[in-house]
Amino acid sequence: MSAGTTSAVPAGAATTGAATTGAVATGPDGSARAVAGPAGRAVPRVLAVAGSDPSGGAGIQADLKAVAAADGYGMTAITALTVQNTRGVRDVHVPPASFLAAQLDAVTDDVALDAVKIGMLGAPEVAEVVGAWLDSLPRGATAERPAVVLDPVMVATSGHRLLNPGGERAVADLLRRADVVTPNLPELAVLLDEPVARDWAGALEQAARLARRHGVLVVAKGGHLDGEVAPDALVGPDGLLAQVDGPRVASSATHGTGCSLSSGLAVRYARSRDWVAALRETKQWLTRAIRAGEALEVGGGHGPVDHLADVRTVVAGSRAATLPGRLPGDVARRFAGHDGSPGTVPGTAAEDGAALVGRWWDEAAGLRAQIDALPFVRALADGTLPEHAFRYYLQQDALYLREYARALARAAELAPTRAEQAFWAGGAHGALVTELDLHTSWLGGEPGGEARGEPGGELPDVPASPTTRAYLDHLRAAGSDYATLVAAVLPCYWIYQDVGERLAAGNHDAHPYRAWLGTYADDEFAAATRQAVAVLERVAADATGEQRHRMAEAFARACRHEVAFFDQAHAWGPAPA
Ligand SMILES: Nc1ncnc2c1ncn2[C@@H]1O[C@H](COP(=O)(O)OP(=O)(O)O)[C@@H](O)[C@H]1O
Ligand SMILES: Cc1ncc(COP(=O)(O)OP(=O)(O)O)c(N)n1
Repeated sequence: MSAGTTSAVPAGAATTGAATTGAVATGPDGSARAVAGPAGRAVPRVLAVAGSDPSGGAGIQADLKAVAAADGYGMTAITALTVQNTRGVRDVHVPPASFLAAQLDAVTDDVALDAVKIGMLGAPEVAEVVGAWLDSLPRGATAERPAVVLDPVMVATSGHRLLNPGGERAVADLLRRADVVTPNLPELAVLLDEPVARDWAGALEQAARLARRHGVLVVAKGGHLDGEVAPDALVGPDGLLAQVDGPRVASSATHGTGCSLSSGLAVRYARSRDWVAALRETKQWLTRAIRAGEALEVGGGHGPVDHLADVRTVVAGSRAATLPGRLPGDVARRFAGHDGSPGTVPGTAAEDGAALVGRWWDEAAGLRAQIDALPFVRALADGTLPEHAFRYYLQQDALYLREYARALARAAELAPTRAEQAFWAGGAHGALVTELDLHTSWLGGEPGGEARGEPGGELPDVPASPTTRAYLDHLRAAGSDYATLVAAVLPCYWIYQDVGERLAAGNHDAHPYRAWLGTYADDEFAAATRQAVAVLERVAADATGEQRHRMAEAFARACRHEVAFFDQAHAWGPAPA
């Protein structure tokens, strides 16, 4: 087998993880293996070829969850059935390899694949079927060829074999057909027939040797080492391409981390066509998922990671806002009929509008207190917020503002009076120009110092997070009902102004975010917020009982989204390498 080579990897990529677009590793069959290339599908179609774990933490169950968490469409071809739980593997059953071949054919006959993740194979004959199937796929770096990520599963952390003796050779034979292989340290050693690496430097050397030998990109994983940092790295035949560090989380919820990493990587690569970016994003997501895993309370051994931790924050917010008990309570009681249907509202219009909106605000007091207590807000207040978390917040806020401006423009379109139309149109313009300029100029400069970037710059080239998207979905769902829309857009004004007031009050000359906190003390924004509240009161006063019910819900939900939005940067994990 001829050794692969890399070319065009820019200097510095190894340590920064940046700017690897265009880099290519060449496989032994001469096919190009792009480190980065043109972007792929928004929702990649990903097939996991792996074994089943009935306890749901590893295997195809983990793969499907990891694919869903990365916003892909997941499919499975099942290689083996295990009898296992979080404490260990009790038994393994490998169905006839011909049955796997039939599954692979059924999927491939019908569905175009953007990526394939291969996990537990169980037996040499199964690996051979997978090899033959991979050979039948289109070759070369064509749009039709799915990216192939191979996780060479051999032994579970519990020590139980997940590959029959003799299967190692067959798995090694798949390496040349994969784009990326993700062995843990014992698997890396088996594939090289060497002792297990005892430190990170040794792991990187072994990964480079494996990459050279098989002309494949290797993800070296530091999960089995000790220390405060759990590093991963993308390694090519010429050595390190990029290292992605993350904190080592002290947790028992690490069952299935290897399966989850490889599946998440496959989806993100299929979308971005950039292995370094895909590894960085997957690692950050996995760190959050490990952190959240123990709270699931699944099993008494090594529990699963919480693949859907990011989504859960948002879903919990939405669910809480729709539960009658968690709705602004008086609102729900006052305006709902005995059967729970919206009723009619007594009282004079003008007074009721202000009282109603005041009540909604009071009912959200708990959420506002939650925002004040968030690690992100506390760290921004006392100046200990890491710069990458602040940048992340700014990026997501910029993406949010662009769409928020559309919601305000829609409110302008629906406004019944010229005054309200002008107010919302002005708000849309302010969000799109003044606010976004502020963000793009800060993103171009040093968050701790002064804004230095170019105003009028483009939006950050990062995807909107699930949290940001969920908030924007909520604004879109308010649709064409003016009353609901006004209630949905209001918390962004009001809560931002409210939190900002306290942040600005704690500002001082030596504060590292002094200049940014200064922007919160803006009289004009405070005046705009008062005006927006007055519009909401006016609309609430004129609304029917049913509309008020919807408004209360839209307002409460938006408040929940505000909490999740402020929280997301802090939960976003380690600084990019
Ligand atoms: N305690 C931990 N904290 C943070 N990341 C971890 C931890 N344990 C494993 N990981 C990460 O999980 C992924 C899988 O790593 P590893 O445990 O080495 O593989 P496997 O699950 O295949 O044995 C890697 O990204 C690794 O860095
Ligand atoms: C069915 C199945 N496939 C793979 C594994 C191994 O999972 P992995 O993420 O590599 O690591 P551990 O869960 O063993 O730590 C499995 N257990 N079951």
